[in-house]
Amino acid sequence: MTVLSARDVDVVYPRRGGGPVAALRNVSLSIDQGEFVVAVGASGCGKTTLLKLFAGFLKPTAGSITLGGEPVDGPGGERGVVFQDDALFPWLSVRGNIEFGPKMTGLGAAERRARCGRIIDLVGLTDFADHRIWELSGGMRQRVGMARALANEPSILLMDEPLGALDALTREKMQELLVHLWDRTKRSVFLITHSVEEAIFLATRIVVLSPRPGRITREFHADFSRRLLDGETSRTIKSDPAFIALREQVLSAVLKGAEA
Ligand SMILES: Nc1ncnc2c1ncn2[C@@H]1O[C@H](COP(=O)(O)OP(=O)(O)OP(=O)(O)O)[C@@H](O)[C@H]1O
Repeated sequence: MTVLSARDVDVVYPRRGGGPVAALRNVSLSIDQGEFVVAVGASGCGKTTLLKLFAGFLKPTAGSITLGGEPVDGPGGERGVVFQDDALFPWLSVRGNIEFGPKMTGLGAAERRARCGRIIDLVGLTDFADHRIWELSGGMRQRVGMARALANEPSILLMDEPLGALDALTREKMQELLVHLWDRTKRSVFLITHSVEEAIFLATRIVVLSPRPGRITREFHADFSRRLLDGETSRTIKSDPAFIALREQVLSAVLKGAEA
């Protein structure tokens, strides 16, 4: 079943003092229930633009975006959004940040507590639930961002470079957490990354965009995250010849697109 879909989408940004910028051209992408779709491509190829369309922050110049078959008319709680520099509320605790969304939608206090408690547990922040945001490391903050996005029980998570600012070790731990979150919550995911290795590790499907105007030039299927869930370590998976071969294929598709 398709959760979120872009059909024949064009985005042209008007630009003050210059010509219009064609950011996306004729992009069609459907994300099915339970899929983990990762978009890669050179800087400026329109990845964030596509995510903003899905989130409802932006309207396409042509084409359509649908959620569960209905036209997307703006942002909504069925789509949880996570950015690299998440704007958490520094004056609230971890729990306060995560409960904020459900509180705004009118969920009762007891149910809110219970739901958010489960999510806090899922992202491994139980011991930090009453900490303030400024007391947390970068990785922990991103965990709060993910928990906050999950708190409204969205059908899909939209993530723009969520791990981009983290050091290598924390990043790998967070990749593992993402795979487990995806498996445990059974949500669909659309994620943008600059790291081809990260894309292959996380994704069930990788889409490659070419730059300006962005078009989807290649798609690849992967299932390396299944091996993590089956108990293999990230290191073993990432050094497997099959993983390295796919990494080279995707990388060359990205580079080819960038030259086009
Ligand atoms: N609000 C805007 N007004 C004008 N041009 C814009 C606007 N937002 C994005 N663009 C341009 O549209 C193109 C696509 O931008 P977008 O941010 O979607 O790319 P991206 O692939 O996410 O880039 P990056 O990987 O560097 O984050 C770029 O050339 C960018 O400069």
